[in-house]
Amino acid sequence: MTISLASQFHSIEFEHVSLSYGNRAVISDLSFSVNKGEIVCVIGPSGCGKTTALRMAGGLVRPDSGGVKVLSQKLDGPRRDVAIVFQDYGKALLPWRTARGNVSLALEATGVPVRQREEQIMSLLSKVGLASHADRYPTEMSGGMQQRLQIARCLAQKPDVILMDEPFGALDAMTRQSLQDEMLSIASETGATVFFVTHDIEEAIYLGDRVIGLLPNPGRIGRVFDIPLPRPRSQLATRELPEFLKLRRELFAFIEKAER
Ligand SMILES: Nc1ncnc2c1ncn2[C@@H]1O[C@H](COP(=O)(O)OP(=O)(O)OP(=O)(O)O)[C@@H](O)[C@H]1O
Repeated sequence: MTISLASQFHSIEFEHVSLSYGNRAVISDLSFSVNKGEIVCVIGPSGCGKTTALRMAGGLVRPDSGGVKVLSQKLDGPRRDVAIVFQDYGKALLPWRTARGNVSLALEATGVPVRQREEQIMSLLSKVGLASHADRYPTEMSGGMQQRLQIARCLAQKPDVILMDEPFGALDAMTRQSLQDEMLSIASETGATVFFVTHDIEEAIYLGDRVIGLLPNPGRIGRVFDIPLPRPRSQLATRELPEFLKLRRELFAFIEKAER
């Protein structure tokens, strides 16, 4: 297999990807790459193909033409080193398993021996602030806690790439901000590449190294925004920076135009 020099630095590569459902073009000639360890957010009007692009990166949807590579390999289905966090944590978690049991499932799937599981479960639950809730069932937890649990379960896969589809969209503003910060510290600790779909302009700027703005009908790249804001980011200080406010205006104008 030949691996180009450029692709050694990329975790995700879309090369001229197109997809139609019936005779409706949903994605057209989409090309971009996400560097290793980078956080790239995707934003765009409803129906522009954000979720479809994320599902393609997860090997859940195949393009009609063009190719998707993950970690320099052509994708032909889901991979263990690529984890997906969905918005709908209620459906993603198993209600008959406790927090411990839900995380354990991912370890069982990767063949971690029973003796090592407990230690890893507790370490993952601690990472997302749920150590004292290990024996609770998902229905006994708040939305924010359930989403933390889904993130812990995703981390159990030790993913190189984390795909997040509006993971905090259903949460209240305070919980959302605290999970954004947890996600940033996990990404910096693990070095994972993050591909993050959101409707929220400020969330995209706050989290991203770059923001890809998609245009609809069919889904294609409108503009890529570099986000040169310093890290670590802070909910108060970062959001008050003149550069943050400038980017917010630019992204707002982009979305407003894209929706017309
Ligand atoms: N399985 C499918 N069959 C037919 N059409 C589909 C299917 N999945 C998605 N679509 C259509 O493809 C387009 C893109 O959908 P997608 O969910 O990727 O958009 P999105 O940008 O994530 O939207 P939203 O912001 O509303 O979540 C939409 O018009 C949607 O109706």
